[in-house]
Amino acid sequence: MDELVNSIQRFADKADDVTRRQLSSSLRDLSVAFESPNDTMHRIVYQPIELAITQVAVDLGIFRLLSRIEKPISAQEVAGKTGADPVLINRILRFLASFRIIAECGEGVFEASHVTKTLAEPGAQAGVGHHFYFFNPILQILPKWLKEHHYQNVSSSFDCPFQRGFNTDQPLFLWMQHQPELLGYFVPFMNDYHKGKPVWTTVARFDEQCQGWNGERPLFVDVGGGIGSQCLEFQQAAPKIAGRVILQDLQQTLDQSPTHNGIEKMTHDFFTPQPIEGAKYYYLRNILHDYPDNRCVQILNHIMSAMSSESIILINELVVPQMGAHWQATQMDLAMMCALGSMERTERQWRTLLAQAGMKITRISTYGLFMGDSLIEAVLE
Ligand SMILES: C[S@@+](CC[C@H](N)C(=O)[O-])C[C@H]1O[C@@H](n2cnc3c(N)ncnc32)[C@H](O)[C@@H]1O
Repeated sequence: MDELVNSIQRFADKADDVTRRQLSSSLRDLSVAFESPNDTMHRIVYQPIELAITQVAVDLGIFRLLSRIEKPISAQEVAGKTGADPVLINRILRFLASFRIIAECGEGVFEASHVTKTLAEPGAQAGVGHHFYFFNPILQILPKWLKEHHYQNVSSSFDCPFQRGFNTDQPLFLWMQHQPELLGYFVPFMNDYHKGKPVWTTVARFDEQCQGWNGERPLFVDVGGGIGSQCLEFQQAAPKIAGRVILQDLQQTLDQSPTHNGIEKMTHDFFTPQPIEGAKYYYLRNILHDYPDNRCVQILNHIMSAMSSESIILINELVVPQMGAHWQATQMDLAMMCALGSMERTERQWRTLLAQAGMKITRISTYGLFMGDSLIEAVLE
């Protein structure tokens, strides 16, 4: 068996990213196929413990500690550095090692693995906090909520499990603007979420579409752009095209954004008329997947009123295949449903939505093959 495992490892070492992901998916299928009933129960019912213990390890600084030191460290030493009970620390480290979150290299001795190093990064730690503190309360009430709603699809931003979980009647993003701790998890997590993933600018057609563009005019408006990573990505991909680059978001989010050269920050609520008229690009990444169709139409209509015949809307979102969707895409779809009453869309659903708004899709370029990350280009009908 060792030989078999080694040969898979050698194959994976030489494989490109797409092949490695396909291999990982096949190994996952195999692993489930080999499960005993008991294994199945353990995999599913004890799942919440993994996130909770990961949060504890973040709180104790265990991932950073293990990633910083060059050699293995004993549970006793970890206890000394964190101030926690050595017996408790040993149990936590043993758990993390058994889930391959850290590596066990001897009795009571541990070191960082590549997973540990990922979890030592601030964005990943924010992601752990976001899911533990924000998603857990919502998931707790999901089954009851769906039962009470007679298992109807969730499609309202104002009435989804999130509102019940946090005892509010506001939609998520407005509510979160006044939750500094949760916003402090969400913003860096969002910013980090796309790290290492394929990049949308590789399929964009800036040179072709911007020929003769007057540099005095707005070039790129990032609507609900967060802290500006996408404006930066645009600037890097199109350094020679002149024009204003504008980052729009709600004030509390912009407050978390550093100042960047050549990027104008503008407070703007995308449910109100778009103040920048006639820009070449209006870019939306992970905005429309936050809303059900009727609210997306409102967002799009506000942008459309500001567009000229030369303007293009760039929508950077998942296009979920009709069949065989990746588990990370389906996970995201249901997360969107619980928190926002929204969804990840298939190509058919995107076409229906944009037609409803009065827009024409001119191109869909899928650049992230496994989850279906795509750039949708649309213009006025
Ligand atoms: C899922 S995040 C996406 C951020 C950014 N587009 C990205 O891809 O990194 C959604 C963003 O929409 C912003 N947002 C939510 N409601 C908004 C509104 N009504 N007007 C403007 N921005 C809003 C949030 O502050 C957040 O930055």
